[in-house]
Amino acid sequence: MGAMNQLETKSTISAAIELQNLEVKYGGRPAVNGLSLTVPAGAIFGFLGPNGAGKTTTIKTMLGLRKPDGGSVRVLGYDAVSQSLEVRGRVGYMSEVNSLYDSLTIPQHCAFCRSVSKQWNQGMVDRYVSLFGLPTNRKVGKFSRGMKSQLALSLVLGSNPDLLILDEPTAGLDPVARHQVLNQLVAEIAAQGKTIFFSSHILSEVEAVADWVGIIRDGKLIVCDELDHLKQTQKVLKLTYVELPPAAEVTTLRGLPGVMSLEQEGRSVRLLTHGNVESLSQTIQARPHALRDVDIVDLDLEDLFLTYMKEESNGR
Ligand SMILES: Nc1ncnc2c1ncn2[C@@H]1O[C@H](COP(=O)(O)OP(=O)(O)OP(=O)(O)O)[C@@H](O)[C@H]1O
Repeated sequence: MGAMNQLETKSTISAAIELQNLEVKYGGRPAVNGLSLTVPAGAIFGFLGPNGAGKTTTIKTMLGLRKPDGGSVRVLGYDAVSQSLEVRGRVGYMSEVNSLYDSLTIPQHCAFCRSVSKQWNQGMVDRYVSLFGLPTNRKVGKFSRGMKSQLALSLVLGSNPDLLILDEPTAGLDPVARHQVLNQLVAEIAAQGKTIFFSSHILSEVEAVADWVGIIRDGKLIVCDELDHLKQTQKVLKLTYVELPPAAEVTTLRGLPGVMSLEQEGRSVRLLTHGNVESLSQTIQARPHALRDVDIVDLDLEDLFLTYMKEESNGR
């Protein structure tokens, strides 16, 4: 794709990925079940969900590797089913199971990739190979798992993709390598205004680099939002009453607008709130039951994730 076309793509496409009512089944069992999701162009999007939630299946469908049983998938403006070649030509993909050749060295891998890539950037690969300190004269079969991940990532960057899709890119990497992979790579790609869509179970690293998050469970979307907005609008309000609050009061609290869930332990009540927590707190303090303590607690992404999982298990 020429530079002109790249500019056109960027100026006309506001969503890098758009899933509408996506359904994917394995032998009649839904793995993705009516998933609608929009990933804005230029986002660093963390795709989260417990084991078996449908993340890898969703990613495979985006890449045209699996056909949807219902709904639609558009990637960089192209239909992932009927225009899968266009999609694959513009998307860099790396999974935890990377496809490298044990008998080849790094320069031999580069020669192969260069021959099949439309917009190969050797300088980018060299920079990352050197950043990771990978040996260029050894066969890849002698590399550790982490070194293989680092090479796979360097090669994906060399293909100069408009969208980078990474399925658990830091699985198997030590903390230093994880930091290098995510921080360096995200800074690099984000500075170019490209989009990164990555799945991970390491929520602290997602929190450190992502600006958007989507959480799925049982193939369905639970939440999709800008991370800052999510953290601003979802907080915990901890109340400590002077005396045990009557059951009717607890029921009233549970029903107040902005209260998503409530847990009680004796005189302590913990509310997960949505929206303006300050005004909710004032409403509660104006009620007739005396409070000893009122605390507003920020949630980190791990807290939010665990809370969403709990809410869903309770059949909210
Ligand atoms: N090839 C397959 N054949 C049959 N069922 C499958 C296949 N691949 C995945 N599944 C099922 O589809 C569901 C979603 O799996 P998927 O691998 O997409 O989840 P995931 O969110 O990526 O999980 P993890 O975090 O464990 O990697 C699971 O119930 C899984 O058992």
